[in-house]
Amino acid sequence: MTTIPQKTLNDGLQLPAVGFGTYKLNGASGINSILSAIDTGYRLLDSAFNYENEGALGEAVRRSSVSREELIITSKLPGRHHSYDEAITTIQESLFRAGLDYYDLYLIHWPNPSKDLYVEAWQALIDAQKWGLIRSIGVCNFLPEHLDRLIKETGVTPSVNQVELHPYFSQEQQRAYDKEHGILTESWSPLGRANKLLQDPAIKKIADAHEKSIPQIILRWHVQLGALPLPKSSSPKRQLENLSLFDFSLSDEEMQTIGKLSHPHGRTFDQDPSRYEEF
Ligand SMILES: NC(=O)C1=CN([C@@H]2O[C@H](COP(=O)(O)OP(=O)(O)OC[C@H]3O[C@@H](n4cnc5c(N)ncnc54)[C@H](OP(=O)(O)O)[C@@H]3O)[C@@H](O)[C@H]2O)C=CC1
Ligand SMILES: O=C(O)C(=O)[C@@H](O)[C@H](O)C(=O)CO
Repeated sequence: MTTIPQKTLNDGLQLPAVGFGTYKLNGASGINSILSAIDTGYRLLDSAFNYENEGALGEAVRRSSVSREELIITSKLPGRHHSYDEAITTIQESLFRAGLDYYDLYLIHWPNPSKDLYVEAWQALIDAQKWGLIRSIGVCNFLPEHLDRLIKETGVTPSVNQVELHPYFSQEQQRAYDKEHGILTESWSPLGRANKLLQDPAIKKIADAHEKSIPQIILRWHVQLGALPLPKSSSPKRQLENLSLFDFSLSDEEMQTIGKLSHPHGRTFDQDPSRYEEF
């Protein structure tokens, strides 16, 4: 089985350098896909209250021969429950749905700035961590202005910021902010949700030179950037492919070639968190 290097968060929790995305993996087939991911060697599993698969995830964990303690299980607080009391109840409900006693990582899913309740939601995560419901707390889709407020108003810096990140939207400034503040950047849609990125000719050329696939080159690029990719796949074959990243490396020149593919309008679904909100 592939050995995955570890990364250490600002609160000491260790995460494997690649995780497994579970958006759209639901029901019995979702359980099978998540089970196969665990069997393949994934130890970091990324879910959310809004994916409606915390139950499937918990069931896969119970059916797996890997112990609960070896897994890093993530879920996320939806935008409609940012007020303090609702956030606490939702974290509890997330645990009940999964049948777990604790999450390793729990994230605010979107800042939803027009509602202006994300600091209240953050206070709920801080308290839930103190009560032992969550080991590590972080956010998704937070811009520097949102992170500045969390840190200034609560004194607690998130451990993780999970953002859209792939070669067409490389998040150079956000990654620099996160690094400066000791926040680990996780990459969502690291493969651009299998859009035209997977046919990109510049990446294909690099893939051919290494005798690797385009997804492997893209995921290796994430790892070398210092970001933690969360590729989703329903297929055991592609799950293994996406984890097999540690027997080769990209040169500085190859990293730069891929970096140059990024552009300001490169988001897959135009989800700019300063105006896009999810509930
Ligand atoms: N915090 C947030 O706001 C968000 C978080 N996320 C998280 O990030 C995870 C990953 O992002 P997601 O949007 O799912 O997209 P990904 O970039 O991971 O792409 C998933 C798609 O790529 C295909 N795929 C995966 N591996 C390969 C491969 N090796 N070759 C060819 N095709 C492949 C999958 O198909 P198949 O399954 O058939 O293999 C699927 O269609 C999510 O599952 C979720 O956990 C995602 C969006 C937003
Ligand atoms: O997958 C996630 O975490 C999301 O936030 C999704 O809702 C994603 O943004 C999406 O697919 C919206 O169409």
